[in-house]
Amino acid sequence: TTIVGVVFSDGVVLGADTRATSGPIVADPNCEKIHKISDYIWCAGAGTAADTENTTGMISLQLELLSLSTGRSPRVRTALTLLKNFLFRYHGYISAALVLGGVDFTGPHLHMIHPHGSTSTLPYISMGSGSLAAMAVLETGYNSKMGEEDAKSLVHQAILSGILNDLGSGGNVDLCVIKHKSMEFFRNVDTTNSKRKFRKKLPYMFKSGSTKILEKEIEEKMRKMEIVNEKES
Ligand SMILES: C#CCCCC(=O)N[C@@H](Cc1ccccc1)C(=O)N[C@@H](CC(C)C)B(O)O
Repeated sequence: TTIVGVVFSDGVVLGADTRATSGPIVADPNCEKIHKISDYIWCAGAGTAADTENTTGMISLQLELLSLSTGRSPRVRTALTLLKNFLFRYHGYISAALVLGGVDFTGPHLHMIHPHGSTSTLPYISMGSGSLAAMAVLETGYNSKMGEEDAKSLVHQAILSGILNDLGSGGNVDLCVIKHKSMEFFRNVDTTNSKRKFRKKLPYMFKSGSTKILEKEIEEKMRKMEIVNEKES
């Protein structure tokens, strides 16, 4: 996984690739790694898919209950505290590495949460197996006075770097732009670079008989088994 977050003048941009792996196998070439915590708080996750999905889902519900009882819209830092305390309780056994971003009445916020429950608040963040490829792009291109378009394209480039250089990352680029009382989710914003150019529907038409059937061997074994059974009975 390659997931990133960037703070810009009016808000936060989150980005993610869409590859889920199971060892050397691509389990899902187009999964969603950016989860909704609340309308203007979103969270990208790396690590075990089940853990990131369920951890963010649970905190989202807790935050909704809190909003309903307080009558206030949720704060990013509340989500951060709920996530870190939950993960700390499980001492890293829940492998959810999260990039939490959002805008509340105090402004834009971006945090990272490690599976063990430690957190950092930063202007730009990358996590997952492609985080080094992505961080190289962020360190080169980030500046604190970026506008929305610059931030979007920086995040896009950082995710592309992970897709191209990290085998644990791939598929497409997903983006999420959060500003005051506004959120735009771009699913598969760019499939040209990541779509495999050589992938063609090859006509796998083999004429029957092209695969040798080892009936003889199976018959041989069956015959031997029958003899053994007859002897036993
Ligand atoms: C099979 C299947 C479905 C996905 C399994 C599954 O969680 N894959 C993990 C890697 C992993 C982790 C622990 C045990 C095995 C395999 C994975 O792809 N994580 C990506 C993010 C999630 C949200 C998709 B990324 O961090 O690389």
